[in-house]
Amino acid sequence: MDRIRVRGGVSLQGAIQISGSKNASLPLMAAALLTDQPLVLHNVPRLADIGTMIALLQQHGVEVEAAPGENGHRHGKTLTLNAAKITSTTAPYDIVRKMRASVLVLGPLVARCGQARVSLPGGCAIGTRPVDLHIAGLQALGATIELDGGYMVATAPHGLRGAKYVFPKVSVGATENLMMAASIARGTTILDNAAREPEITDLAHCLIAMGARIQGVGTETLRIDGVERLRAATHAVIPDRIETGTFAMAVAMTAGDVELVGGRIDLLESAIDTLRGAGVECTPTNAGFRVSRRNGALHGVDVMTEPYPGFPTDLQAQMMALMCRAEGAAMITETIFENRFMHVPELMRMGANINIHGASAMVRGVRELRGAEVMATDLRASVSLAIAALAAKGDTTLHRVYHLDRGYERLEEKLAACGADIERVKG
Ligand SMILES: CC(=O)N[C@H]1[C@@H](OP(=O)(O)OP(=O)(O)OC[C@H]2O[C@@H](n3ccc(=O)[nH]c3=O)[C@H](O)[C@@H]2O)O[C@H](CO)[C@@H](O)[C@@H]1O
Ligand SMILES: C=C(OP(=O)(O)O)C(=O)O
Repeated sequence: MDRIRVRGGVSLQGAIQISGSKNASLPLMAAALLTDQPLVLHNVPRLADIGTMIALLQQHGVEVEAAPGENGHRHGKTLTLNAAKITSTTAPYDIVRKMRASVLVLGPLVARCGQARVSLPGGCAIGTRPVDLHIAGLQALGATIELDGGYMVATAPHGLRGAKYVFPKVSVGATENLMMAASIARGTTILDNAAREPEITDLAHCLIAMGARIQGVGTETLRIDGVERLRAATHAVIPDRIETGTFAMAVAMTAGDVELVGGRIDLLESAIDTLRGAGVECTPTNAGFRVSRRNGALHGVDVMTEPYPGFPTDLQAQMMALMCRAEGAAMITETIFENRFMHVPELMRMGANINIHGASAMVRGVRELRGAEVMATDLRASVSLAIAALAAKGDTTLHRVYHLDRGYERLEEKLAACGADIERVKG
């Protein structure tokens, strides 16, 4: 297994190109199942999860062509997805267990084919991650869903019909599944207490380009008037706001000065406000925005993760790494997932001072972090350790970087281009 070695102490300088969003690309790719016409996606990031979704769609019979980036999205990849013929409505366990977002094929398959057999995804390091809201929402649209041998077996022989569904709790994936299914259901669907993440807005914009009729985009109440069929469309994936926030925190950690090209402050305002409160400057530029902390003090700031537009849970681990070197203390509270502090013991092995109290972690800044052998446990924990390593004294070796490769495109290359002493050690 590959490892990443980092020698800390370099202040990052220069520019980093932000890739397309993983969490927007995955539902957008699943949306191809809704139509027999081609869907062209620009600016798709080159990530392990994208490869997994391509494999999943191909075994459903979707033709997927990948071309170098074009139309100004030279760094991304252009995918052409064509679900003219769906040859299987089964999403097998051996693929689904690798990536929870596989569950996003459930709604489109039931809506398009009247049936689907999708493996339960199972949990992951950060939590049990149930899919009960996906199931309840599709049942509200008229699907019958039973559990059989670890699979969700869904049928809707007469197709789905519009309905009102109020989410008992905010769920990004369930909102995406239901919005896609409702787009070709008969009649009108109202989704209340829907998630409002920018990736959902991006999916809605793509569905509308495909001919879907969706109102209330960006709000917690979505109205979807189902249409007979969707048409071909071309869509450019939004920049990855979590990658953007991750690199902003890496730059702040090293008292650097870097332009995040393609980064959009408007997609992560809560995180940017938090960084500014900690003493990090974020200044819009023509190409994105510039992050700098020229030796100014880093202040401890409290963070509580919340559904959008609150502070993103996917940036919690990275912010914790940053706060390990702040002056003062920071109380970091994780309200979305029940086990998203796996990075804490590894950060403490690097000299961090962190105390966990239930869903909160009290971080007290220390004068120095020290390099160590550390192990990645999940996607965002892994990059949190990389951020800590950039400011640590001495060498850090990060193990199990396959977690990192799920959600970051060429991380070590992007950081090395800004001066970081970092390399991937093939294993
Ligand atoms: C591919 C993708 O876009 N992944 C993101 C998506 O994950 P995902 O869509 O899985 O996250 P959800 O918003 O659904 O989960 C939020 C909370 O709701 C719970 N829940 C979810 C579904 C359900 O049926 N029942 C239930 O109880 C989850 O366990 C979690 O505690 O949103 C998360 C929260 O912003 C992000 O951290 C993930 O990066
Ligand atoms: C939790 C994440 O992704 P996933 O939902 O695919 O596990 C993430 O992107 O931080």
